[in-house]
Amino acid sequence: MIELKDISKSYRSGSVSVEAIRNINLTVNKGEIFGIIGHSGAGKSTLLRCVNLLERPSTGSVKVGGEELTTLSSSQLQMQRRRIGMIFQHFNLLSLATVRSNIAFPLRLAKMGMKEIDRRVNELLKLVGLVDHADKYPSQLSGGQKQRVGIARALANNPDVLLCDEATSALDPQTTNSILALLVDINQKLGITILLITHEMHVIRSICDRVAVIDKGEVVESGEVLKVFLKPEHPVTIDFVSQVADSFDVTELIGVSRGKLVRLNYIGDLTYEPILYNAVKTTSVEFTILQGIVSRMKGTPYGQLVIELIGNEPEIKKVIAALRSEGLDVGELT
Ligand SMILES: Nc1ncnc2c1ncn2[C@@H]1O[C@H](COP(=O)(O)OP(=O)(O)OP(=O)(O)O)[C@@H](O)[C@H]1O
Repeated sequence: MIELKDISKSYRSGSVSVEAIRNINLTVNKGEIFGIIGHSGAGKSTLLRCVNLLERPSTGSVKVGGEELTTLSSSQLQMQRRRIGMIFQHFNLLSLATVRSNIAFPLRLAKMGMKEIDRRVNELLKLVGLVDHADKYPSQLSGGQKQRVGIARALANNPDVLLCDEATSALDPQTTNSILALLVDINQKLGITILLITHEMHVIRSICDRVAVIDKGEVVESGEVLKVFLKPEHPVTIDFVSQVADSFDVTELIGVSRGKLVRLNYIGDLTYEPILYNAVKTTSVEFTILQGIVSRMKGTPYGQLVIELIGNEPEIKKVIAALRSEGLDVGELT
């Protein structure tokens, strides 16, 4: 649905040129929720704004739904942009217009008839849960309600893609979760592809299918969220994963363990299988669980255990081989 090829963007600041993003290649599949995470100044907003050409990349190609956007005339681009909705951290609502008029705004721009606009706005109010607030002004709404207006407005023209620019960063944790749930609902009900940027791993973990980590204008790591979460490789990714409370720091354990420390990653149905028991039962190896989590991410079960294997070396090797042969990802920490 979105294909970015070799995108770079430089800004001129007086005589100095700042390269905000460099050689970015990114593909977002239809129906996917894709997250881009990075620290402040990493280039997230620039990258997101390149997708609908609010920023025009200095070099590279931007395809949305198979259509190359960088070569379109301004009127063609305007048409294509109707297929790409966008929501913002600070909502960007018209303060002098009611909720209803804010949502109707893009429909009026698209020259839809009054009756049809009314019908569509009512449908959108229902979708985002704002039926009772239709005639209020933005100043009379909470942050979460304002973002719901932003979402309804972004969906008005039935876009294929929704771009989310730090959409929950101005909201408290509970409201953040309700907006994230709404985004998942929209993704599932309407099949809209969502591309979001954030600096919070919680957002990625809660709703994204895949993630790209961006640092100093470059993608440094990308993949399925569960895999990146369980086995982050780049230091920036490790830093983000450690933001989430149940991530592990094993450095202290390494100093005090008596046996061999290993980290086991389970993904999918394996999580509920007695693999560890089966691997040790015919040996004299004992194990203790030092850290662990068994949970679900977007409906997929996963587990991560740090265990200590106590026994003789050949038998420990045998246990590790048995765990691997059952499909577990085994990291040898000592
Ligand atoms: N219009 C501009 N003119 C000059 N430099 C810019 C402009 N916009 C962004 N930059 C620079 O480009 C780099 C990337 O900025 P960008 O806003 O894309 O990062 P970000 O990851 O979205 O950061 P934040 O999370 O703080 O918004 C920064 O060094 C920023 O100073």
